[in-house]
Amino acid sequence: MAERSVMLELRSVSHVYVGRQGASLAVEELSLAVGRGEFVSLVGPSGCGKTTVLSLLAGLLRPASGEVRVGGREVEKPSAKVGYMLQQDCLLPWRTILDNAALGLEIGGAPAAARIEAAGRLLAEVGLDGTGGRYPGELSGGMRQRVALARTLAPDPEVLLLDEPFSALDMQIKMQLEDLVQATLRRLGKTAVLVTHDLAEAAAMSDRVIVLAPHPGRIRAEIAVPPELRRLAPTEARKHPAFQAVFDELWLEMSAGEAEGGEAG
Ligand SMILES: Nc1ncnc2c1ncn2[C@@H]1O[C@H](COP(=O)(O)OP(=O)(O)OP(=O)(O)O)[C@@H](O)[C@H]1O
Repeated sequence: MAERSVMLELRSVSHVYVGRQGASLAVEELSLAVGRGEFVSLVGPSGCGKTTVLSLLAGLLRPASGEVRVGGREVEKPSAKVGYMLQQDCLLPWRTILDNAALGLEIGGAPAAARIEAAGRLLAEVGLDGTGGRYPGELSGGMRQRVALARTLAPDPEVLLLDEPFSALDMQIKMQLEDLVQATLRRLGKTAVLVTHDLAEAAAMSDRVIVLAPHPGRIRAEIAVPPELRRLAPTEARKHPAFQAVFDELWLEMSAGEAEGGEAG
């Protein structure tokens, strides 16, 4: 991290949800910096505030106190600089794959020719050349998630927020997509924050893993993945002798956090 410029920053951020049951403190005094081009994962027991942190970074929520910065500027609302990818692909069934991939550009007002060029290029980038004329219902879950990746990348965001994008997929497809996403984001120099419940996925994909503890959400531990793993594709990293130690450290921190009381689920 030291040699990179800071791309994402939370400075003493707290967030309070106000509902029928009253106010609840979801994250408290959380500070975190993510370097440009860095891949950071957030793990932690259910309810520790992982999605809240992504929503704050995306400008979907404003903090009760503290500051959220992207590219050195305070986040006040969602922007095209930050792309968001979810577990559900959210493809529109009546639009072709090309038109789905171009959706963000269309909403952003890009001219038709530029939309088609960028969406086609990104479909090729994610290994879906030749599928642009098909419809989401004709594609497998893994292919649909590749389209979602192309759609997220098409407006050329500097940052990608990934909220469990692989968790609905079979193991083999999930591992193929982990490789594809990591390689694509590296090649394009994107900064990424991944939320996952899968500790092996976090260890295999990330430069750094942040373990959150619940009630209220706060940072419990920060684990740097050693360079010999970071150089590898996730499927290869999982086989490396250094992998188990990272996994074990994450497991220990997670278990200690859960013992402090996460929500069921
Ligand atoms: N809209 C909301 N209104 C009230 N409370 C909320 C709301 N969204 C989240 N919370 C509460 O804030 C805390 C953090 O929630 P968040 O969804 O960020 O956790 P998480 O770590 O992403 O959980 P999970 O792993 O289950 O997705 C939890 O206690 C949750 O119940």
